[in-house]
Amino acid sequence: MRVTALPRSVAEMRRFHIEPGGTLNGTLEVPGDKSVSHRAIMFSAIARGRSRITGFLESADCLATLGAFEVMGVSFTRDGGALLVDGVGRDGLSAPDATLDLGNSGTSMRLLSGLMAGQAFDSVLGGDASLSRRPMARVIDPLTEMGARIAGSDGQRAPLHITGGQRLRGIDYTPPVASAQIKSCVLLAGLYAEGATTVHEPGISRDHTERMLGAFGVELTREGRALSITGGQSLEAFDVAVPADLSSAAFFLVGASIGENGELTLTGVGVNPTRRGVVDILKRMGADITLVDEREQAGEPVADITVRSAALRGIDIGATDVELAIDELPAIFIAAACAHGTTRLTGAAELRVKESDRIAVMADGLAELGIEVTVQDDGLTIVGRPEQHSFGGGHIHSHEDHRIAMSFAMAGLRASAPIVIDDCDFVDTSFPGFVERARNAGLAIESQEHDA
Ligand SMILES: O=C(O)C1=C[C@@H](OP(=O)(O)O)[C@@H](O)[C@H](O)C1
Ligand SMILES: C=C(OP(=O)(O)O)C(=O)O
Repeated sequence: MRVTALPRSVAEMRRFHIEPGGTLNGTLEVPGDKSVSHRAIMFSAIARGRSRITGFLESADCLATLGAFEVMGVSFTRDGGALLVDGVGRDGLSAPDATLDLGNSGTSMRLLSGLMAGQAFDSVLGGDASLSRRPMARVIDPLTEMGARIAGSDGQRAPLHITGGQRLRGIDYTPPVASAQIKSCVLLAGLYAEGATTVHEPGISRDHTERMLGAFGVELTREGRALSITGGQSLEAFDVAVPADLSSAAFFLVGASIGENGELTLTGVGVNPTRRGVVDILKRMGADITLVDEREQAGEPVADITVRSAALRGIDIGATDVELAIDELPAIFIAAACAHGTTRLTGAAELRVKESDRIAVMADGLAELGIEVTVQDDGLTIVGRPEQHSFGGGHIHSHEDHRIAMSFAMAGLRASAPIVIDDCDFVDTSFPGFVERARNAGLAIESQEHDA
């Protein structure tokens, strides 16, 4: 299988041009969940036997994970819309002959660092400029405590050089922040460690790793906020049906809420309680959102979601909301800018270390479109403009961050003039086909080539 190239050189980036107005209507299926797709590839690759993945997200981030395992000798085959993975077993990966290029993907790098720490061979994990700026001490520190040999540039950035063949020992670890990536990294290293490894979660983080490791036959125990895994366990093949990604659906939940006379149904969306904060936050703001036909799909809760236009109001968003909606906050800021009253966000310092500094970049973009916004270290305050044209037109820099680009695209629905968004190639890291789906639903969006 060909691994799709990562976003093109900055010399020929795409930009979005959005004409003002419009409304979102109809029925829409967003692509597969990114977090679940990464884990489906990783766990099926180290399981014994053939797994079948349906609904796999063919985005640059997930293809980077897939590409890393291809380089380590795992074979992937297409079967209609499904992906067949011939797992090589927990100790069956082969040594990569080059740096594993994880592109823009924090999830790939942090989860793989735990897995690679337990292998018999050396590996180097690298990525693009954004990934090379992101903090990696949060995985280097616990892995080192387990006996791994892992070195980052400046001690805390990618590329990560991992020396294989170390004896890992189980640890009791409390991460400095609530993070599914740190938790998953330590649990995956724990699979290769002597004895038990326990992660004490300082807050809520998405639990896809725990759910899916269980489905692949690994025994994990949870007591309150403590999760334990015993080393030496094997994974058995499992068929994963990946739900549609709530983080991608979030742009449409906001768009349909703020546009006039919108009514949109998003089908088969993952609504895992550890990450469905966007639904609850938007509802608290007055959004008209209904979950229909709630069901379970391969161990993950799924529902169809119907959303209709509604008058929104500003609210306070605190640390627990942030944990449950970390990736959806940029979209929520667009909703807040259209709301009656002020929205105050606190406890969101983690937003500053994502693909971009999402507090600073969103604040700059909102100000460019005429919104009054004040920035704090761990959050921001947005004064809503509930009138028909909440936003003026303007030029937005996405800072090569997919979620920034897609969030501001939705602002077009309530703008008085066109909005242009630069550097949108990175939308393909999580949501290939965004432009077509947004246009079919009613957003007047074009994707254009431009010289950076
Ligand atoms: O584990 C995952 O799949 C993810 C965890 C989150 O990061 P943190 O764990 O760093 O909060 C989230 O922001 C990211 O998009 C995906
Ligand atoms: C933060 C994100 O992803 P990652 O950490 O995997 O780069 C995201 O998708 O918003």
